[in-house]
Amino acid sequence: MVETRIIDGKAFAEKLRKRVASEVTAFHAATGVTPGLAVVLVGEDPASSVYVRNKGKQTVEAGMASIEHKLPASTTQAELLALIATLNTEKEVHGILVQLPLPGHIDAQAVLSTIDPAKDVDGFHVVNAGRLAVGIDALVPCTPLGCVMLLKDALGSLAGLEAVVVGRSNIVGKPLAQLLLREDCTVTIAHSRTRDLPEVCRRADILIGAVGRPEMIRGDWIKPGATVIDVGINRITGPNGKHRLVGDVAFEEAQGIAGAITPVPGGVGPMTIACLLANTLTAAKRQVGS
Ligand SMILES: Nc1nc2c(c(=O)[nH]1)N[C@@H](CN(C=O)c1ccc(C(=O)N[C@@H](CCC(=O)O)C(=O)O)cc1)CN2
Repeated sequence: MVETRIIDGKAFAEKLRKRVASEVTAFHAATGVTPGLAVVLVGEDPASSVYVRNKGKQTVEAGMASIEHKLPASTTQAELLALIATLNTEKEVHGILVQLPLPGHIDAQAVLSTIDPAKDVDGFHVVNAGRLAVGIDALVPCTPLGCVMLLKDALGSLAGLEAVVVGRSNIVGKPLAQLLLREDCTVTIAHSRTRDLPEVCRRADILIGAVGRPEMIRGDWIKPGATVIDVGINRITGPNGKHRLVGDVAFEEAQGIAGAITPVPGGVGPMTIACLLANTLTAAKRQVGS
């Protein structure tokens, strides 16, 4: 039985946001440029509306300009593409983000491919995915970037460690696997069709839950002492009828087995917006050439 350390993503994200804010001040003093982030929300999904509000608030707190475009759910794909084409040309906009998920009638891949890769602060454009895959400078998706920051803070060097990523999405699983490879981990991407998933997970020194299924990863899937990063944010209704957030990992069962674990909420989630701010500053610096 080990004592499981709780990785405090909320505190780490706060420190990162402060660091970005002081770099924004220095960048503005040197260039006269205020980094600008345009966030586009289509429709009124309640969770997305909260995330977009928090992105705007934290962007301004970091000394950057926040430009919000809130469009009705009836917006056509052509109208959305036209807005992105305009944002691509605007000098005061250094980062563009389209909040996901989009309404069903819009092809998300077509939308993401229209964003100028230099302004793609989500890192979802195929150019940035390709640059990450071949190991050259890229804008890297925020949630995976946050996961690796937390891991390096908890463990130091990740070289040689066995990492299992459960989930193969373009937004988290695949880019996170690329980032872990860049850190010299031995990486397995597992998914719903993986044979004997519990046994594959038990190999992991680093186990990532990024599958979007509440508490799917059980305590006895975890190798004693492993570091567990839980990317899942699932809203469930408890027996008392109240809603609560749980991750993809059965958190209570992991206690006493995992060496360290991120909680939900307060683990990976807050890192997503902090890394978005860091990416926006990086994009602005590259566009200004400093
Ligand atoms: N264009 C994008 N869309 C989406 C992304 C993304 O990175 N880019 N990620 C998610 C949503 N997301 C940011 O957009 C996000 C998710 C969660 C959190 C967060 O801080 N979570 C808190 C809990 C918040 C709650 O109560 O709901 C936590 O885990 O502590 C921030 C941002 C999908 N869409």
